[in-house]
Amino acid sequence: MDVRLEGVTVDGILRGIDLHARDHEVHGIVGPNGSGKSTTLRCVYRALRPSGGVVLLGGRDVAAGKVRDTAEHLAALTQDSHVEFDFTVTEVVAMGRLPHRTTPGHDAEVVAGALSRVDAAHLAHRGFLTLSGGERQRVLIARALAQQPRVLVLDEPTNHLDISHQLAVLSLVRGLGVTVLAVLHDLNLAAAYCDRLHVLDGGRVVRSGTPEEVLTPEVLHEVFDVRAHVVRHPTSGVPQLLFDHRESTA
Ligand SMILES: Nc1ncnc2c1ncn2[C@@H]1O[C@H](COP(=O)(O)OP(=O)(O)OP(=O)(O)O)[C@@H](O)[C@H]1O
Repeated sequence: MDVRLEGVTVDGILRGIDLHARDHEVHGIVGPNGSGKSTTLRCVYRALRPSGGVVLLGGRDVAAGKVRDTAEHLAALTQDSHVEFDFTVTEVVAMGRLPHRTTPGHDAEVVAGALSRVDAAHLAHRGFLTLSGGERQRVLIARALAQQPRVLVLDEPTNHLDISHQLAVLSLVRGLGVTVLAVLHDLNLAAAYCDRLHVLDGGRVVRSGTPEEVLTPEVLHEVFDVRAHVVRHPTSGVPQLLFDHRESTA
């Protein structure tokens, strides 16, 4: 499903965000701390109503429909994805089925499938609050998958994950064939798994394009204030960054 942001403004935070992700594309949103990445996603999954501009899902203004209608198409893994009570892992993932009207048998199958896709089938009967940070993150990703969305919005999906699970989750997300908007801090992972990247700075999109177009030494210096070299990955050919380490001046 096509996702389009046109002039999305949030007073004091976002200053007219334009972004277009076509059906099946994986888009990364990168940028320094406080640049407006999470706020942009909040406008897409309707946790926040922009003061200006529109978010269009499949060409329709999300603000015009019911929240339940949006939830049928869009799943979000957010920084606010908390589970307060000690639900079991299966119960948490089953919450992803709420927007759908299907049979309990089918739902159980979808939930089990989502858990095994994130390597968490063995956790099904555990209490969510007893899990480690990375295990919790995988279960929350499973909850989003169980929603069977056409648009997946992910705020730092690799948070807490070890390198093996970071690669597995991003590869899984890429293989879903849905439209993905993901905030990623790791620029090398963003370059490896995204079709296009949008660099935010001060509440604006300052660059959009393929990883190769966007991740240049100039942009990294201007936006992130770091020095970097761009090399090609020897097997995949995707651009990867080598950073110059800063010397301590203390
Ligand atoms: N509800 C709010 N009230 C006031 N300021 C806010 C609110 N939400 C976000 N901000 C501010 O807006 C700016 C952008 O926040 P946002 O969370 O979108 O940044 P981000 O790019 O996701 O940052 P990070 O990389 O640190 O997660 C920050 O300066 C933040 O403090």
